[in-house]
Amino acid sequence: MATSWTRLAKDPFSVATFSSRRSTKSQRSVEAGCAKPCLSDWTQAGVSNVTGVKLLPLNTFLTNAIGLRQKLPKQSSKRRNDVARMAVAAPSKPVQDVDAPEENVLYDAVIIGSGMGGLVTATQLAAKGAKVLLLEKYIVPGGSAAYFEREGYTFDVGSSMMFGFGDQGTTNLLTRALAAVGKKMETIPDPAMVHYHLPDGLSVRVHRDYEEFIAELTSKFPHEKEGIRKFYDDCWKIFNALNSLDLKSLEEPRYLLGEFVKQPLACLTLAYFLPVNTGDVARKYIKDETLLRFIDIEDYAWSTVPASLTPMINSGMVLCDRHYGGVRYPIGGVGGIAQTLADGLEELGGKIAYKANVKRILVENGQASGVRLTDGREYKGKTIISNATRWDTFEKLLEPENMPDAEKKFQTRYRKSPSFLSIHMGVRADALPDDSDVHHMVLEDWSKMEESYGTIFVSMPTMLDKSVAPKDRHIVHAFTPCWIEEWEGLSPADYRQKKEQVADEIVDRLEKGLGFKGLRQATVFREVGTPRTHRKFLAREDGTYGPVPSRRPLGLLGMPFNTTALKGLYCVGDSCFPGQGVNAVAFSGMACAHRVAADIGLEKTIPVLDGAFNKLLSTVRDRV
Ligand SMILES: NC(=O)c1ccc[n+]([C@@H]2O[C@H](COP(=O)([O-])OP(=O)(O)OC[C@H]3O[C@@H](n4cnc5c(N)ncnc54)[C@H](O)[C@@H]3O)[C@@H](O)[C@H]2O)c1
Ligand SMILES: CC(C)=CCC/C(C)=C/C=C/C(C)=C/C=C/C(C)=C/C=C/C=C(C)/C=C/C=C(C)/C=C/C=C(\C)CCC=C(C)C
Repeated sequence: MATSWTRLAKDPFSVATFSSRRSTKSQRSVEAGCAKPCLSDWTQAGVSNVTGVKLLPLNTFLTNAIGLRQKLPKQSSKRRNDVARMAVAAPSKPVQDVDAPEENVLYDAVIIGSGMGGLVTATQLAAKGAKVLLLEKYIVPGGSAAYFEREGYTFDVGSSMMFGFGDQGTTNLLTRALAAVGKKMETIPDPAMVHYHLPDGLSVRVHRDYEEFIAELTSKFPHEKEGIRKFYDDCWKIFNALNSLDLKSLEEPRYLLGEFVKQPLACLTLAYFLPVNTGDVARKYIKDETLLRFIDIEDYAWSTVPASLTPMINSGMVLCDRHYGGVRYPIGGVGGIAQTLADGLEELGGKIAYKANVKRILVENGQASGVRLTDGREYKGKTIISNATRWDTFEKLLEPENMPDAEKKFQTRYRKSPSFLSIHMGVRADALPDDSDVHHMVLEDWSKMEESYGTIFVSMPTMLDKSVAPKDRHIVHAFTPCWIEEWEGLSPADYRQKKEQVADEIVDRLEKGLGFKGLRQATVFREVGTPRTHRKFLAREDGTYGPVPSRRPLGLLGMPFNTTALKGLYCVGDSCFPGQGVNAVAFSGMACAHRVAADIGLEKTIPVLDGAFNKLLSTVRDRV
């Protein structure tokens, strides 16, 4: 695919060459079966960004400077040279983007973070004509859905399972987000969403074809034929309702009323399911305890909580989009989505600044009015939109003592989900069956599903797209939930040793669970990330995957929307309605852009109704 994204990913000087020397050493060490440096060595070395270059050996520092220089988007070669010179000349100071956005401009929206939530908000607003500035702390866009390169591999930082890429209906939010900036990506359909390898030899493949999946599941639980059909039929009711609406902000009454008039049945269906949890629906139709556990893992696979804590609306989206046509892999890797959106944003006149670490949200007269970066630069906006988690936004970017009551309430209702241990492997292709599924989940003991390292998730994107690895190699990305506490307080040597030990144990389990005998032997590249890595590079408190309910929720009803109690401040991303997932945060981005556009006069609204409706909405939701 000849997009600028694939060229970027293949650029030999791109950011991943940062550690190409390290990787060569890593490869030798893997072959020798010993500990090796990895992503999180940066964390170990205390190198937070280029500010810390004085801590690095000169050769590494120069490689970094070149890598950064090549990665800054759309710069003239003079400017790139300037950046590299600045980096070399003043290593103890932050390297500033010499083409930095102007400080004395009033933007319509200043957006903190270029995760998929931030990017979709930015592109939607730019497409509506808003003057947008997107500030990203890291050096590439995408956050949890970004990429990194090593030795010819393009690794997806997070999962490689992308929903929302269908070409019909309205729930194909990634397709639509790209189209809003005049872009389209080539994608390959996943033939199966996932292959589950569960206790007592229970093996279930979630075929793309719905009837094939239902037939396979029914063959394992013939006595629950009716219950299975009824449960998944309820999911379809939700999906079909969502897929008929124009998906925008539920905080904007003019739009909401319009949808109720156009699609009353769909809206009433969604209103009915809004406070419902998946576990309750499953228990209504299904009695078999093992099948109920299967429904649990169907949700846990993407929500990291069992069905009793997963909103039914989200299950409707995920458990149907996979059969409807939405689960597809973008050729060249997941990171291409963010890069393509970022290109589109710039083409529409929006600005993105990388290495722009927001330290403070500025408040004037009780209203968010701008941001200050760690290097002192300040940017003003009519609206400020945070794509950082709510914990980071309200405890770090704002003074925690000024935390609004609504946020205190959020923190009692929702807690941080665990983070992940991620093992990115390059594996000799002859060691894996050619017809393996792309995604697998391995669980040996039901009672351990939610424990650290209990469930192993595996994605092998090269089963679909060989362009992301060197010839005759596969990517095997194994990841498993775990908590940051287990990785704190270790010496650098202990930290490395623990990573390798835990990774070896996971690989051994995969050899058994997936029948991939010799996986460890066939691994020619391996790099392990921990919750500390996620905290560091994704700027997410404790490396969390996102918020999960701390007690039984009322479905999605308690999940905050995009506006906040601080005037002018909006949140977007997975700590907003409807939660985790690229397609979910894409919805959050579209909703946020719609609400912001209405507030700055770029979208029609009914001001009298607006205030009253939102007051009523927050009163109802406060009581949930
Ligand atoms: N298969 C999938 O659906 C899949 C795959 C990968 C990721 N994901 C999802 O993506 C979701 C996360 O998306 P998101 O949009 O909420 O956010 P994100 O965490 O991915 O991105 C947030 C961005 O904000 C930046 N940032 C944070 N604090 C900052 C600061 N102070 N200054 C400047 N930049 C700052 C970070 O560097 C990051 O790039 C997760 O829920 C995860 O489930 C899903
Ligand atoms: C008044 C009011 C408020 C209301 C009324 C009623 C109505 C109208 C309503 C409406 C609603 C709506 C619109 C809603 C919406 C929703 C949505 C969009 C949702 C979405 C969702 C999504 C999701 C959740 C997704 C997710 C995904 C994910 C997370 C994924 C992940 C993955 C992974 C992790 C991977 C795995 C792997 C393996 C297994 C290997």
